[in-house]
Amino acid sequence: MTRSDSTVRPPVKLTLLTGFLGAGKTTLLNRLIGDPALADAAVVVNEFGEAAIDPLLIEAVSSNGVISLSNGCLCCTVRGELVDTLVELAEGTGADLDHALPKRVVVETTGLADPGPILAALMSHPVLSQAYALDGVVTVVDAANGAGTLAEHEDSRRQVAVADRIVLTKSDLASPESLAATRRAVGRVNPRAKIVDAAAIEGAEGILVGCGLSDALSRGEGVSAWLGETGDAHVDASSPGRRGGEDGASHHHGNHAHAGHDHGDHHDHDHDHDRRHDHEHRRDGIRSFSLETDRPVPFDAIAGFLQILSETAGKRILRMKGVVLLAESPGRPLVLHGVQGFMHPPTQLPGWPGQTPPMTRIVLIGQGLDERYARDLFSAFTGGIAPDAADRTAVEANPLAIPGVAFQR
Ligand SMILES: Nc1nc2c(ncn2[C@@H]2O[C@H](COP(=O)(O)OP(=O)(O)OP(=O)(O)O)[C@@H](O)[C@H]2O)c(=O)[nH]1
Repeated sequence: MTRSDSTVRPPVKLTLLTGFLGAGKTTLLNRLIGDPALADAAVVVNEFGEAAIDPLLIEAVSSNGVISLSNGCLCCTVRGELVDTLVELAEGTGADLDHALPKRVVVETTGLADPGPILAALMSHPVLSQAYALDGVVTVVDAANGAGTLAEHEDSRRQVAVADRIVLTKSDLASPESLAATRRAVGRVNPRAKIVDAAAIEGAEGILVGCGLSDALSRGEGVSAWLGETGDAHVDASSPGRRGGEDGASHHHGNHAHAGHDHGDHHDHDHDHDRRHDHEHRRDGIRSFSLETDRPVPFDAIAGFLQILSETAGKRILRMKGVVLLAESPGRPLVLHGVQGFMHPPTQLPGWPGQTPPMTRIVLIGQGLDERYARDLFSAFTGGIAPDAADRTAVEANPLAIPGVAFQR
C-alpha cells in the first residue's frame, strides 16, 4: 500500500485549537504534547507575523514534531498553506515529512483567526474531507480576562461560539469573581459547549482530545452530549464545574421526549422562549437553536433542506451539527457536520446509541441567521407545520428561496 492511499485508512482525528491572543494555547499545548493521548500526533502551528515563535516554544516531543506556518493570518493567506500541509500530512508526502502518518493532528490557530474558514476548508476540500475527521474545536479562554476579551473582540466571540469545548486557562491568576464572570460570558455566547478548567485535568483527554461524537458515544454519553443538549445546560454558568449560560435554556429543549408533540406549537414556544432569554450575545447576532422532528425524514428531503439552507444562508452558519432519523434506514442515524454552507460528507452510525431517542436533531450556530426562516424551511422539507404557513409554499414563496430549485418531495 502506498502512503498516499488515504482513502482506505480511517480518517485522522483533527483538533482545532483556537483562542484569543495570549489566552494560553501554546502553553497548554506545551504542557500536553507529551501525553500518551497525543502520541503519534502532528501539531501544526500558525503564527501571525514574520517570526514563528510558538513552534520554538513547543517541545517537539511528538514523533511528528511541530510544523510551523508563519506567513500570515491563518484565516486568509495561510489557509492555502495549511490546506497543503494537511494534505501532505494525510498523504505522507512533502519534503520534511519522512515519518509515520500521524494518528491525530492538532492545528493551533493564531489568536486572531476566525475558525470558520478553516473548518470550511476541512469540510469542503476533496482530500481533507475524506482524510480527516474533526474531533472538535477547542477554544482556550483566559479565566482572568475572558469576560473583558469576549465583550471587546468579535473574533473572540466567534471562536467561543463554534467551540465544542471551552478550556479555561490562568485560573491560578483569576479571582473567583473574574472566573465566574468569564464562565457567564462564555455561557452567553455558547451555552452548549462544555467548559473545563485546564488546571483541573491532568492529561490531554478531556482537554484536547475526545470532543467528537465517537468519543462521546464510547463514553456512553449519547448524541445529546455531542450536540450540547445535556440537561444541565439550564444551570447558571457561574456554577463551577457546570456548563451552560444563564440563558442556556433559550437555545434548545434539553433531552426532552418529543414523541407526540405538536411541532407547530413546539416551535412557537421556542420562539417565545428565545425572545424572553436572548440578550447579550445577540449584539452580533451569534446564537444557536435546534431543529427537531421525530418524523422519519427521506434522504432527499434532508439533502434538499441542507442545499437550500446553505445556498441562501450558508455564510451565516458558523457551525451545524446533527443526527437525522432517515426514512430509508431509520435504524442508522445520519451524522451531519457543516460550516458556512459546507457539509462534511455525511456518515451513518451503525445504530442509535442507548438513551438516544431516534429523532432528527440539528443544531445550528449562526451569526445573523434568521431562525424563523430556518425553521420554516426545515418544516417544509420534513413535513412539519410551519408557524405562519401551512406547508412548503411558505418557503417557496420566500424571496430567499432559490429560483428553479425543486423540492424533492
Ligand atoms: N499564570 C498563568 N500563566 C499562563 C497560563 N497559561 C498561559 N500563561 C501565560 O500567558 C502568556 C500567553 O500564553 P501563550 O501560551 O503564549 O498564549 P497563546 O494563546 O499561545 O498566545 P498567542 O500565540 O499570542 O495567540 C504566557 O506568558 C504564558 O506563560 C496559566 O494557566 N497560568
